Amino acid sequence: MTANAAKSPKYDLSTIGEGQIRLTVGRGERLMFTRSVHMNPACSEANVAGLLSQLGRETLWTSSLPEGDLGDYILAEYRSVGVHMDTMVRRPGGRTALYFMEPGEYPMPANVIYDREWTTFRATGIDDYDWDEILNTKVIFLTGITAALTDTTAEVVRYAADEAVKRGVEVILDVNFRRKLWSGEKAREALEPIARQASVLFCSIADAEKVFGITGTPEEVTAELQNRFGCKYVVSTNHTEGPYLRGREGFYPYRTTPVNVIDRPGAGDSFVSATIHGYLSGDIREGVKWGQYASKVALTHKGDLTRVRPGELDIPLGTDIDR
Ligand SMILES: O=C(O)C(=O)C[C@H](O)[C@H](O)COP(=O)(O)O
Repeated sequence: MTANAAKSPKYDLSTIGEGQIRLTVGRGERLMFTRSVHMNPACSEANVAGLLSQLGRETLWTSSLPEGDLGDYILAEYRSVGVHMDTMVRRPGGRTALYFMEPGEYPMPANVIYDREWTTFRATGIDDYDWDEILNTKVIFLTGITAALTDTTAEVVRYAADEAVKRGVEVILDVNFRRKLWSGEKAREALEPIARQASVLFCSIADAEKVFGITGTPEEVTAELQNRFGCKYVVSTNHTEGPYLRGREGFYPYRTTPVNVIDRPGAGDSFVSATIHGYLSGDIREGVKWGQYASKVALTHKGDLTRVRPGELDIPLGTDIDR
């Protein structure tokens, strides 16, 4: 190696987002009258890092959490699957974000109630984070959830994307629109500039309409997203149909089959995570298949983080997972 050979980045993927605790009522129970809840750690971005780490990638998750048991509870979950946390901010005060969930069963819809005001994460801004370490990565993964929380967290996401581009780090954006956190209009304002910087954009067909006002067939919607933002790839889902991949080389629809849902949260993140694994391996078309498989695995066990044994998702390239 020559003295000035370029050093490869420390992480494959780095991400930033609010660690939370999910409190889920039992099947058939209403939150208003329940006497017990099931607790598990949660965070969209950490879920993505957590599965990637189980797939053998080096990942870094940054958040800001209060000192004490609740923050430790969240960190222990993601640390247990090998996510690096060297840039984690801990503060003596502030709240831990919570979300309550009634899982719902047809015809009752699932219901999520966020309790994430006044949290430590919301009070943390650009200057509190170690950007040299955070951006020592091949890709930075950002989501609309973090941008939705406050103007300050939106600034953090914007800064992460701008700095990444300046330093030659790829940006991957998951729109992940949460109507309980912000409006489509605000989401569009905050996310459009980041989508323009993204090499891979994850945006469901529903979110394309709610956030960017784009409608049509999946082929048309993904084409419009790609034309508008110039991303290398657009990856889209449409409830139980799809997924769809749009690259400069073409449009690829995938076929999917239903699974028995045990616990829904985290399935989207697993899809994104395993798709990114494919992208980082140089084959996003296979990655989408891995994503489909990972999200099925996610749906069939409890918890926001998808846990797999080593090798369980090691599907050889070219395998038809829907066989
Ligand atoms: O909603 C939020 O703010 C969270 O970060 C909590 C959850 O861990 C993810 O939302 C799960 O996301 P899906 O994989 O799309 O089900």
